[in-house]
Amino acid sequence: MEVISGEIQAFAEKYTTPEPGLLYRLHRETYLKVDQPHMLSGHVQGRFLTMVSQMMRPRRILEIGTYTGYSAICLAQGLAEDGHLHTIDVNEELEEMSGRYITEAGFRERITQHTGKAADIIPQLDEVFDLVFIDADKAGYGGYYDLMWEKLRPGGFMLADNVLYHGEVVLEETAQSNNAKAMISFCRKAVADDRAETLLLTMRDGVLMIRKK
Ligand SMILES: C[S@@+](CC[C@H](N)C(=O)[O-])C[C@H]1O[C@@H](n2cnc3c(N)ncnc32)[C@H](O)[C@@H]1O
Repeated sequence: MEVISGEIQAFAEKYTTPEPGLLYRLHRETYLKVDQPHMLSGHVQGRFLTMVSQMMRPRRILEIGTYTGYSAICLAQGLAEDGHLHTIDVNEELEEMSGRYITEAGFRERITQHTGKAADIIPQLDEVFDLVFIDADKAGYGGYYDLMWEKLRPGGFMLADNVLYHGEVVLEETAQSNNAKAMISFCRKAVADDRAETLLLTMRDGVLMIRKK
């Protein structure tokens, strides 16, 4: 089930700044060559990530789930002058392609790519983060929230992608996949946390914005 109708999506794209050429090519190459290309953030969500980053001007960003590098490049476009983005992915086969576009986008020195399981890599990151984008295995979101909480500065944000899980979150429980159930339990966890404020955006597949008070 599509959360947003095709017509509304086309309207949103029409009134959103066009996808930059490099990201358009990355988008195309992902659809031509890589498994599960629908995982890529895409035009509107990509511009949203850039705009959030430009509003915050973060010094440190963590992304969990690099895939082909699309969202990492979008987020890096708003980094502060001395800012740096860390991105993690378990799939080493994607490293060459994401790295090639990161270099072409001019972010080779400002984006560090980590290959491995996020749960193993996060504890090794000795940084205080302003912005975290969670976009990896759905069953892992709750654990990433806990692991990242102490590393997120007060007033910092976490954005979690796919929280509507293709609309499955509102189906009968028997019709929900395990990933949809994981998204529901993640949203419950965040909204029940009195250290946090949450906002669920019904953009694309749903993005939960979480602010650390
Ligand atoms: C939805 S895609 C990320 C899309 C990307 N953020 C974008 O918008 O273009 C999810 C990625 O998470 C990675 N992943 C899955 N489980 C992971 C784990 N335990 N640790 C790190 N990465 C993981 C997958 O290999 C996949 O590339």
